Amino acid sequence: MGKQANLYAFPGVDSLAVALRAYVLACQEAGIARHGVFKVGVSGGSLPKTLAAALLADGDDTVKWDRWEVFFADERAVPLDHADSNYALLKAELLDKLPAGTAPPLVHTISPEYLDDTQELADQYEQTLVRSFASRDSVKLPIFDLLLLGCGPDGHTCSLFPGHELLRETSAWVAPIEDSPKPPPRRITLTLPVVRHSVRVAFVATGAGKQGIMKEIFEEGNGLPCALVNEGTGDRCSWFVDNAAVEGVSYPKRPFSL
Ligand SMILES: O=C1O[C@H](COP(=O)(O)O)[C@@H](O)[C@H](O)[C@H]1O
Repeated sequence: MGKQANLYAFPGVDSLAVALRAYVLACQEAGIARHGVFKVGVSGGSLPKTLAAALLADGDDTVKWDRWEVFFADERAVPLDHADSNYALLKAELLDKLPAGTAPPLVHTISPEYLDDTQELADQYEQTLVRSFASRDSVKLPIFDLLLLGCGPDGHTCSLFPGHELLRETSAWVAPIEDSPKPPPRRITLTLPVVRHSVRVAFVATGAGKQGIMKEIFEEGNGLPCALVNEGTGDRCSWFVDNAAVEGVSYPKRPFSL
């Protein structure tokens, strides 16, 4: 059997955050060593809060914010200051809380002028990736240094939902969705090939509410989007979870190490 996703379980969010910080900073250093910047994609949902707990903590190690290029793994087709915006959430939870005087990261938001047309919104965001990751003629797929993803209680990740036709997308980097089962219905998302091509993928899932879906993802797979990411990334994929989320899940939990 090929290499499998790493499952790291912690007693609570505090210990999870310590490990997540070490992991993100290792990815940051690898990205900077490779190309001078750290290209990271982030989800919305519960992730930004945990990420803030990890990255805003004091530490001897350094978050080099001015070397970060932040992208969105998915985004809702709403204005940037809307309550449903993943950017607004990341801003409120993390970006607005960076210590005073911090040189900020470069954050690539969607272009709000295309909100009426999700295909155009997705195409424009894809062009943002093309500009950042070099010309699409020479790069088959963008290669993120790290994607930080959430896992919905139905096994969705980004805005890739179970059984949705978008899971069969093979050519677009960014795709529109008009019928997201979770509101709001209109969104854009990185596609599965892009997610699977990332150097590293880290999922964060906490709370007993995720237990059922964690069992299904790790024991059966069932074609769930999160399971498809696991299958396509092997040990480049790491899950940071709390014990409550994986109680009763039959899958080897590894002690965390870099
Ligand atoms: O709608 C979304 O949900 C997922 C999962 O959210 P969570 O609250 O269960 O962590 C999130 O990863 C995605 O970015 C968001 O648009």
